[in-house]
Amino acid sequence: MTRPALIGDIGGTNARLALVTPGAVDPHDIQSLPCADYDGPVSAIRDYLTRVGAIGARAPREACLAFACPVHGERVVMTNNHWAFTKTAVREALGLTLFKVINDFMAQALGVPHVTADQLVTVQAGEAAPHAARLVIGPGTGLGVAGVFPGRHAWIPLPTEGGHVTFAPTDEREQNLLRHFRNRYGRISVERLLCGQGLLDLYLAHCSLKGAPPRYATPAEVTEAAGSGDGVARDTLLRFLKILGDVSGDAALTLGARGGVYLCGGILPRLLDWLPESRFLEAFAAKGRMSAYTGNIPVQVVTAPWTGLLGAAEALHNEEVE
Ligand SMILES: Nc1ncnc2c1ncn2[C@@H]1O[C@H](COP(=O)(O)OP(=O)(O)OP(=O)(O)O)[C@@H](O)[C@H]1O
Repeated sequence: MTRPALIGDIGGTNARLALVTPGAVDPHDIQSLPCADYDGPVSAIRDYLTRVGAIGARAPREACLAFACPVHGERVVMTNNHWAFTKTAVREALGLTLFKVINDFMAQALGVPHVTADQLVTVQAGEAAPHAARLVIGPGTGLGVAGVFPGRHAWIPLPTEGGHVTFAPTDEREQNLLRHFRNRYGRISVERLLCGQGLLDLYLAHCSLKGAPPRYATPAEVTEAAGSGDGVARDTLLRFLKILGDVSGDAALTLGARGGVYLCGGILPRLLDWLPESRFLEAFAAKGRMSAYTGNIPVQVVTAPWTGLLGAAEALHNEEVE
């Protein structure tokens, strides 16, 4: 009997765990466990393995886990929950012979080449250059930006800190927004605006600029209110998508992402109906002399719920990933 390998995509709130046949990327026995219920990855994984019967002769000897925090050191401390561990302790406790720990956005990037066409929604058709880099960009709790490049033997991930580049306004409204945020925070990164909290902050800034009393307190409420015809919430959402278009186009230029742009993360699949109405594509392509270049790059929204697990499975035996 072949032992399955263990893969995981672990965020601040949930640990998504699954098994995979070594060499394959399709996860099975997927379960999402609340991180708050466990004192760390070992107890969560032991519970998971018992639940799915992957114990004894079926206990995994290989694992790749993606975490939503920096992972280069031996000691990993999660940013948004109480988990902290050393890689050696996890490897030994689980009896693993191969153990890889990667960042969760690296997992998103490595998962993108394995997402099937029915889980992609086309925003701009364009023409993909098969040997060029692909850009993976995703507003969620933060703004992840990464590349993935088709190497000769394996997909090569290109992690970046592109969420932290400086916000560049392109019209008067954005000049006013920049002034508003600069008074509060000083320098403004694009992540400050393009994440869940950023959507809410953009809404509050719009209220302040328009002299309207704020009525909503979470990003989801802003989205819902925009759908019910609230003018300020609607302007906020359309502006969020327009700025995402600017930033995605800039990142595509920087990376040379003629292989395609993939919009991922938890927020975009909820805004699919708003994309055509927004100026996302206009902003994505409006790059002066390079407008024909960006205008020809395929842009798609990734709606696959387990992209990070696909990426962890890809990373397990990918020699480009340590
Ligand atoms: N309907 C919505 N509209 C806009 N933003 C939303 C909506 N629902 C949730 N959000 C925001 O999306 C963000 C979470 O994004 P996402 O689902 O990508 O999580 P994540 O960054 O992958 O974290 P984790 O891995 O812990 O789940 C939060 O800031 C949340 O407030």
